[in-house]
Amino acid sequence: MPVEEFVAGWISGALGLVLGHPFDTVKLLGFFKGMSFPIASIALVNSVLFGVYSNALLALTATSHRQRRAQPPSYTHVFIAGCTGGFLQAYCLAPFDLIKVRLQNQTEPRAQPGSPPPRYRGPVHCAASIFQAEGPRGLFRGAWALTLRDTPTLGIYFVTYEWLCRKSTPDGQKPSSATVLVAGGFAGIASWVTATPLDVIKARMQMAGLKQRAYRGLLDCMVSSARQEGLGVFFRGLTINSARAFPVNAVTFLSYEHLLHSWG
Ligand SMILES: C[N+](C)(C)CCCC[C@H](N)C(=O)O
Repeated sequence: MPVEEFVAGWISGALGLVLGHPFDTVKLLGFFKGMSFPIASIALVNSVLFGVYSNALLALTATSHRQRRAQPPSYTHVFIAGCTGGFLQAYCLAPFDLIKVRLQNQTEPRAQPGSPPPRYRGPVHCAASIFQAEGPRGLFRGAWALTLRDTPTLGIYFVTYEWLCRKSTPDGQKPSSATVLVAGGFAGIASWVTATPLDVIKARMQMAGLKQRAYRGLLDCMVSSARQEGLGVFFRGLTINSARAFPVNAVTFLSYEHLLHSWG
């Protein structure tokens, strides 16, 4: 199994994340609060995404990433490979994403002398507390919603990227850096726009254990959120998600393509 794609995915995910983190944390006090934990986890998750995507395409079309510009795969194959990558990365992402959501929602002002300490002291303490209270399954709270969010939308991600690259590049040629940046940026936006409704539900389910707000399941969470807050609830965060998605994914794709190219 070719491994360059995993390594390139690892590095490019980390680079994209550095750009995106301030957007992720914009509602909070410190822009770069808790940067090292997402760097390590997103690098791993992005490596699974790009590695599985590329190897799934290899299995479907018998072409390696070197041959793919000359023999472009069909959009159906790109979509299936993207969904496969999305499905598998969701399981790797689930525990990290849960911890991220729990820590980012911990927005109480800094402890005054004498006030109770924050519930979670950091990512490791957060993971250990969830594990102790709920066992290993607790770390996968919201994983089902995350999988539903990511499987089709990462198919859309790679199809958008490929489509925009092919539209602006002569047949058989390598897309220019500017094309890769723009196509990667719009791929991120297309993916996040379609992922936002389930992103809202996912975060609610991940927070459910803490807020004494239990949902009977994904559907119950959707229905009760829509009933209480109207359909607009499914678009919460759409603007910030899209604003974040462009630079993050432009840099992710540009570094991914450059790394693979420079390794021959
Ligand atoms: C599927 N979903 C839209 C959730 C993510 C797609 C893009 C992945 C990228 N690491 C990023 O964080 O933007």
